[in-house]
Amino acid sequence: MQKVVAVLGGGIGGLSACHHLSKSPNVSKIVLLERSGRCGGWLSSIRRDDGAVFEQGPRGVRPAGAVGRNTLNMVSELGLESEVLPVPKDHVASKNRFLYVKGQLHKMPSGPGGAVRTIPPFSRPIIQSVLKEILIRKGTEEDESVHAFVSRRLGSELADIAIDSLCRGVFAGDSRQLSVRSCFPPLYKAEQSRGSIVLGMLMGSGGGPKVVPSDLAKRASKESWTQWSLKRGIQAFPEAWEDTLKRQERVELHHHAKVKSLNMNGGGWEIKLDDGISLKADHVISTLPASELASVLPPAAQPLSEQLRSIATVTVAVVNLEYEGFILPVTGFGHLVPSSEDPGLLGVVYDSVPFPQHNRSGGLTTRLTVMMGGAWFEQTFGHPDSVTKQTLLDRATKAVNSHLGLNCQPVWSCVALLKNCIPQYHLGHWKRLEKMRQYISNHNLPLTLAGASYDGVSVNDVIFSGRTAAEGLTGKT
Ligand SMILES: Cc1cc2nc3c(=O)[nH]c(=O)nc-3n(C[C@H](O)[C@H](O)[C@H](O)COP(=O)(O)OP(=O)(O)OC[C@H]3O[C@@H](n4cnc5c(N)ncnc54)[C@H](O)[C@@H]3O)c2cc1C
Ligand SMILES: C=Cc1c2[nH]c(c1C)Cc1[nH]c(c(CCC(=O)O)c1C)Cc1[nH]c(c(C)c1CCC(=O)O)Cc1[nH]c(c(C)c1C=C)C2
Repeated sequence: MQKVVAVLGGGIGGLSACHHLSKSPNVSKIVLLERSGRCGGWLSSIRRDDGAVFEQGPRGVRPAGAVGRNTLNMVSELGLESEVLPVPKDHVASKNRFLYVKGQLHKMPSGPGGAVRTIPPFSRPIIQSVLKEILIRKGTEEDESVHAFVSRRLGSELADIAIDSLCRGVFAGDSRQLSVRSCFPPLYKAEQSRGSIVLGMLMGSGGGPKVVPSDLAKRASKESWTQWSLKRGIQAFPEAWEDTLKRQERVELHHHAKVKSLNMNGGGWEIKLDDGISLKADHVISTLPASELASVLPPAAQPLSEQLRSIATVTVAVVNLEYEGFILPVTGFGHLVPSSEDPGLLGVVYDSVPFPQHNRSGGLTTRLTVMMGGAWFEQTFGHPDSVTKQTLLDRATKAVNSHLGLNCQPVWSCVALLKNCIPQYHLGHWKRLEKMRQYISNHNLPLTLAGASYDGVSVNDVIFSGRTAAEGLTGKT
């Protein structure tokens, strides 16, 4: 029997689910329900009339691995090849990343040369920790915080500085709370299968999905790209996706369609929207943030809602700044700030280094993005509803001047408060996922969970989760 499938949420997870459902002959209708006036979710680019582009959410996507290839295959399918802005491996933005420690910028060690020398802020060569790591016994816990795992295997200095910063630069989160098993599965699997991160990386830990590369994905691998964006900004990706889906006969795309409640109806769902309209579907793929899904599920699904609510999120303040001229004392991707240095200031991205094409046309400018808050938002700024944009702007411009040793003011700025934008996979996240999926299966709920709340927060992971959800329902196409 052909099914009517409702996809909740029009972020990239929802768009991906719709796309793969639309390829199946077993689906008669796909209804995408998006609360806001556009699709794309956190993918949001500001395009100024003078040609400048500023990213409020993701700015670069990694091409590596099966999930990276899958995204590039989609870029090809949507006809966006000529729009791609690649950053190759030998680009300065790929080679240089910095840490701001004890009031100074330090280039993160990279390559074999960087591993054998003592490079501040570290007190000994990284190779020493790496060689010792091979001899450390395998842990016995089912899960561990990222910080505890790295302290145990590589020492507390790397955990306190490098890993603490990495968790802030990916999850805007606290490495002491985040789960290694869920946030960095390759590290966890390497220890499980080979007894060591180093051996796991050298020998491989097995498995992983297979994705046949498109010509674009082959080019990315041949030219060793480390990340890519699009000429009109990353938002051009969901825009092209939405345009393509709109042309499909079986796809109905609804903006301003906030899902208010889900109730079981026969073997399927009755979905009520905020504006009073209701519709029926045989199956629901939810790409809503977990706590939002919890708030629309029926009271009978309370055990599931409880688990969904326990997946926390953090709020990030994103401040885009534009300066006249080239003002940076160093060039590279940007710098991260460990929580011991300044908990509320996560890092600064030097956007005009990887993507100078996004500078305004004519004239030399520097574009930076300051990211603040995350797991430290409330302790730094108080409640997100009571902080002013001016406070955030002042904090960001002050940090830029002090970290980069400058004394200048931006000629343009934009402050965005992204409330609850990044899910946090805290200790035991894998167990919560197992319980939720078991509940859905035991109760025969026609419901699939996809999107950033569950199996990876990166653009690539989320797109792949939408595909997996669709194919799990319809079979591979
Ligand atoms: C500041 C920032 C920087 C990032 N940088 C990177 C990066 O450099 N690289 C990278 O790979 N990833 C990055 N990410 C992560 C990535 O962008 C996100 O994880 C991803 O976009 C999430 O997609 P999603 O579809 O799961 O969710 P969302 O984008 O949250 O989409 C969910 C959609 O559901 C809608 N919705 C919510 N409630 C309802 C409702 N009741 N009814 C109907 N619709 C509803 C929302 O309006 C939204 O459009 C970044 C994220 C942020 C916030
Ligand atoms: C300072 C805060 C943040 C910066 N970017 C993000 C935050 C919260 C969000 C983010 N960044 C990346 C991802 C995707 C991860 C993936 O698996 O693809 C997300 C959700 C990419 C990324 N950024 C940095 C690293 C080390 C990574 C991981 C992948 C990679 O190695 O490229 C570092 C980094 N992020 C930010 C800065 C200032 C910075 C380092 C200099 C901003």
